[in-house]
Amino acid sequence: MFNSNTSVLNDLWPFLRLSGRYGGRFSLGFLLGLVTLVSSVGLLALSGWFITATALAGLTVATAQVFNFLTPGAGVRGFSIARTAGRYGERLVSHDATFRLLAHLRTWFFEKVEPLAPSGLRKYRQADLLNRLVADIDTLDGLYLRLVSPLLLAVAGSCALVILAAIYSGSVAILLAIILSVCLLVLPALFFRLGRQPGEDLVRERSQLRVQLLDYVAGQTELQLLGAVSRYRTRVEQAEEKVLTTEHQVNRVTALSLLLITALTVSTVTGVLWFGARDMAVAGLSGPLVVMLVLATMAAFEAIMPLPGAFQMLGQTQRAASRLRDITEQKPTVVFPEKSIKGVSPEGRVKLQSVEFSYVPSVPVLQNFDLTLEAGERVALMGATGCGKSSVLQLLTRDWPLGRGSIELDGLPLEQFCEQDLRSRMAVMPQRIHIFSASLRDNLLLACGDRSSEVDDRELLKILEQVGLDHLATEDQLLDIWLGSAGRALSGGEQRRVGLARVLLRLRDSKCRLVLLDEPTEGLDPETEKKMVEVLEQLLGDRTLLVVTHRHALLKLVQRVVRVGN
Ligand SMILES: Nc1ncnc2c1ncn2[C@@H]1O[C@H](COP(=O)(O)OP(=O)(O)OP(=O)(O)O)[C@@H](O)[C@H]1O
Repeated sequence: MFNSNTSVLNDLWPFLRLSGRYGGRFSLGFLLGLVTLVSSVGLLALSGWFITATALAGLTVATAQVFNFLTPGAGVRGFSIARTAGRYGERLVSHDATFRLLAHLRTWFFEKVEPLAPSGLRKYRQADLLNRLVADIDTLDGLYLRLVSPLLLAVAGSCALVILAAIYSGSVAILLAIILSVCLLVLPALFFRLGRQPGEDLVRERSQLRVQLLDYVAGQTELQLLGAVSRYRTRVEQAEEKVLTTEHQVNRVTALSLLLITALTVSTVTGVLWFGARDMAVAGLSGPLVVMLVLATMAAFEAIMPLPGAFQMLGQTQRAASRLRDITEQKPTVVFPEKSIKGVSPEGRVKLQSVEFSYVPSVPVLQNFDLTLEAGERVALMGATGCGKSSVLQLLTRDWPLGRGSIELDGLPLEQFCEQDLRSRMAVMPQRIHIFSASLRDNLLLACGDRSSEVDDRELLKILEQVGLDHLATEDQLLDIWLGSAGRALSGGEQRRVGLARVLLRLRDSKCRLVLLDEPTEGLDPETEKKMVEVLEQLLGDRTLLVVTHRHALLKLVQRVVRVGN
């Protein structure tokens, strides 16, 4: 039990600490919750006392004439207004704080994930990452709203009820103190135990279902062509079945908690009535006060009621927190300094010496690899499929950490450049071009970074014409045409030309002296390829070029060829 408590705390602590940022709002939410609870108890207790006392006062004319109706009436109105206003304010403030916290958590998580890409994220599937970013962070919204706040309110409500009872009846106060202590100590521990395993399973199984569902939807074309739709659908249905079975278990625990809490409320109220009635006979406690204590107890149990559910959910919350920590506590394999160690002017000189590299230990990709490019030199990397050509470019962009050897740019080790400085010196066209679900304009302008406002539509249209993509800018929509998953689909060749257009836009920056192209004309017909080579020839000027290619047409651009591998 001790171990499981420390692991719960370990997993939740970073998130509790982050919520400290909104401590003021959460404290105000708690205070308003307290006002609501006190008003609820006050309303029910005073109403009970008032109705009973009024009925008793009405038995004789003399007592009816002296009975003060006004003050308790005003109290009932006051409590009911305070309860409504308190509840409204509490919901407003605590939900606002929770949404702010969730937004902050998502940015925080994204900032932690970003430096890990791509090497640190290799073992996670995209759908799994998305699931952590959305569903797991959503699960954490229960941490304050369903756990911390109800627990504090239950403790505060229980203390207040025992103090109120102690003013009028010692025996009722002792009874309440015993039952409420048991509720506060036993119920959370019991329902944490009962809910932990199904809760953890549910988070894991829901994540697996989402991953499989996404695979099933994204791979529909292949599945249909290969006749594997029904096999994949069966896998998705099996994953769904598991989720439903676990949800059933969770619901059974919830039902048990409701049964238990209702039974506890009824027996406590009966106990208060019994001890109150005894005090009426023995200690002269008045009837209206007994009714007041009974109704106050019923109202105070409203604060106890959410506790079993909250602790039942703790397993899910802890599992979600631990899945997030899994990623956020990883150290990035590639770290950039805050600032470049030394300022050197961009020339585009590159030197790789005795480079060793592997993605997976014991499977070397590059061994003792050397390559030198003088400023303005143009070199093609060639070699058999899988020999490591793209890996050379990925080492130059620092997507992956270098194993052994050294890589220098403009005479300085690559590790001494801050990320912004390094990126600004290079124009890169990767092997796979990602088309964002955005307008054609935005898909191009992302190559310009902070300087995108300096590029107007005329210039973009000219670049589109140069790479042979001017047909995309239709007459009615021009550059507003939507691309990506929800827009116009692009052929493989068109996607490569979008990549080339981005490179040409990068070349507007005079600091950009090194051009790295990974199979830039793959998938283009010979005519278009020839045109691309001419455009590149025209725009490269005296910049350094390192191009990975299997195509002979591109060799016109370069001065020498370096072969990778044997
Ligand atoms: N992220 C990765 N994780 C593990 N192995 C990888 C990864 N990326 C590439 N590899 C492997 O490393 C080797 C070199 O890959 P690389 O992409 O550099 O080859 P290439 O010469 O550019 O191939 P191609 O001509 O087919 O593009 C290949 O065997 C490839 O399967």
